[in-house]
Amino acid sequence: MNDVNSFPQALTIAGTDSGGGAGIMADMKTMQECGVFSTAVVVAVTAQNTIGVQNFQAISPKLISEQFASLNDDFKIKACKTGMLADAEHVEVVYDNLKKYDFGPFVLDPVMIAKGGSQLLSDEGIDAIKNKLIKLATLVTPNMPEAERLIGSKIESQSGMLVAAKKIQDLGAKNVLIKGGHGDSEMVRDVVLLENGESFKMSSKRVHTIRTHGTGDTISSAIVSRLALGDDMKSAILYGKDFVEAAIKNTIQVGHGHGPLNHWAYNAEGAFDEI
Ligand SMILES: Nc1ncnc2c1ncn2[C@@H]1O[C@H](COP(=O)(O)OP(=O)(O)O)[C@@H](O)[C@H]1O
Ligand SMILES: Cc1ncc(COP(=O)(O)O)c(N)n1
Repeated sequence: MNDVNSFPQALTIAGTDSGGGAGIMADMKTMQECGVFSTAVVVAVTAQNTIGVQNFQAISPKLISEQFASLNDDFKIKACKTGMLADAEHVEVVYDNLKKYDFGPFVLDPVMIAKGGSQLLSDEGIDAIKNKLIKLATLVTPNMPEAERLIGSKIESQSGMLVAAKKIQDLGAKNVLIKGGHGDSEMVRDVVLLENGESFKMSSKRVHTIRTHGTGDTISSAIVSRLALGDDMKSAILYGKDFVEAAIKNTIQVGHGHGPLNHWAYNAEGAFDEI
């Protein structure tokens, strides 16, 4: 008999972005381009564009659990990620469901504040991630401000990034990727600490653009996709970096503010030169 679930499937558990550039929309576009079937548990709905987040409302915990159950009843999820989780109550319900179901390796993107400055996770929600959800994470992917918030101190240097990664690993995540997109240095440097103690950095030239909406969602979704396809963690992270770099470099002109990335670019580099 044919295995009805042989096609690779991944899951994003996050908030929507009506502007299409971040959150679940960025996740699903990325997964599509990476060749996996994408599914979604909606935790919150935002009224958002490239200029900012105008409003958001979280979904009831009951309906969130029902979405998890629907997926579990019908799909074979090979890897999953979280993004915007709104507040502590929602972090808790996601934790309970991830404990209940086996959805494969779990990438925790601890989304706290949008590029436009809006807070997408309450302080209590941050504590719930730090004290609870992070313990389930196969990989956690904070940006610099998020990493500083998780360890409770400033990160001043690149060696400081590795020390921070170790502290974050000590919170319970198996693997850690600290993303270095924030700031204005000529080179962008991300630092990775793997479960086996191996560490490495990923450097690239900074693209001077404000069109960086959804960079974190995109790299974590590319990583999840590769994990769903069976890659080991290091290969999946290296792929994610290449994917997001192409998506940032090949700018598309959409919106008046922090514009979205080009999710086609990795598979079609060169095709956007004339646009
Ligand atoms: N201007 C940029 N030029 C090149 N790479 C970038 C730029 N901004 C972010 N990145 C890369 O995008 C990925 C996401 O990083 P970051 O923007 O720090 O995350 P977040 O969206 O969570 O704040 C990282 O791999 C980072 O190095
Ligand atoms: C629903 C949702 N999830 C995540 C982000 C973070 O993305 P960014 O930091 O690029 O604004 C966002 N703005 N909206």
